[in-house]
Amino acid sequence: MIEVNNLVKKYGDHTAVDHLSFKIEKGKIYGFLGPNGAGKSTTMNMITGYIASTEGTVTIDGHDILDEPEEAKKCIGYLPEQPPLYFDMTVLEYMKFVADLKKIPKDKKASMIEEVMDMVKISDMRNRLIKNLSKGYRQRVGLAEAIMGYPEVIILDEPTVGLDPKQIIEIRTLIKNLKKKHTVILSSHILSEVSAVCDYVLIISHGKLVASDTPENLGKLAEGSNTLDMLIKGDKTAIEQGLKEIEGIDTVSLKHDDKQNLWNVNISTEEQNDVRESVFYKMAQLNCPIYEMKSKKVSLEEIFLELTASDKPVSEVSESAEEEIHNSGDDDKIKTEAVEKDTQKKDEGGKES
Ligand SMILES: Nc1ncnc2c1ncn2[C@@H]1O[C@H](COP(=O)(O)OP(=O)(O)OP(=O)(O)O)[C@@H](O)[C@H]1O
Repeated sequence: MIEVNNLVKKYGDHTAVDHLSFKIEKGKIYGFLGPNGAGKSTTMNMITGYIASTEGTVTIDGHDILDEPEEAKKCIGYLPEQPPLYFDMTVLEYMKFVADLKKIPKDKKASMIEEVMDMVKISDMRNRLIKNLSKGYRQRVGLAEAIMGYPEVIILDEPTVGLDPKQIIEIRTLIKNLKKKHTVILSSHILSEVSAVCDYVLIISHGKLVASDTPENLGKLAEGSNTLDMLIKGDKTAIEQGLKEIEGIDTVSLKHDDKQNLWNVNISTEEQNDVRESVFYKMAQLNCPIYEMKSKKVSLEEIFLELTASDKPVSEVSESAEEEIHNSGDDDKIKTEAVEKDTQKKDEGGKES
């Protein structure tokens, strides 16, 4: 349906989108997930032909967006982050204007306008000037514009930004219903949003694709590992060796806590492996007292933060699995190896690019 190949966008020296490649299949909801400035809007603007790419191609239903813009754009409805609405028009006037722009045949125009207004629940506002609408209703008008003509692909840039919780639920339900007839791509910086709505998630960081999978698999990734943070007294090599002998431990990392003269030890395990007792007896056997032990589940949020904290794509990150990165929020360092190993596993299984 849509093929994005090695897409690059540079603004001067700054690379906003860095060799992105992926495929979008029919009839699914795809989510672009990434922190602010990750390159989501820039990517969407290139897919929809709003801006030209520096390098790479976008093909929609076999039509290159730059070589055959008219053919390619016919397949797309786009809701940009800030919908370009005419504030001095009423909702109905604007819908008629959009229908004309999209060359909806005269005999279908009135019924399609009614249908679309009904879908996004703006029929009651038909005679209200757009400038007098609330943010939520303006967003719906923008959505109606994207849906008008029932294009095969509907692209929505941060569709729920600035809406209240009730409006967010309504818009999400509407997006889910669109899936019946359309392919939907939406962007968001909110993890729970894409998990709730999307069939497939593409995580973007610093303009690069760092992971892509179903929310279920990303969820499994989060469920797949536990960490144990400990403070242990004793010889570094003895502690390290002892822990490595315990079955079920994937990674071990040690950092000296100079203040307490103890080792700050972090280990990761598969979720089903509870190694706390084994660690206790092993350290007792080695005369290395444990001062503190905290068991922690890696959350999906943490994985998202880790993936987007690094400016390397997963493939590169995996190569440097020994690297340690800061766990957000505290000074503990956690090994990314388990996460990366899982990401790699998942990447091999489900990556579309
Ligand atoms: N016209 C422009 N000129 C220069 N830099 C730009 C331009 N547009 C975007 N950028 C930069 O490109 C990067 C990606 O921006 P983009 O808007 O695509 O990110 P985003 O993921 O959509 O973020 P947000 O969620 O905040 O909208 C940012 O660093 C941004 O500052």
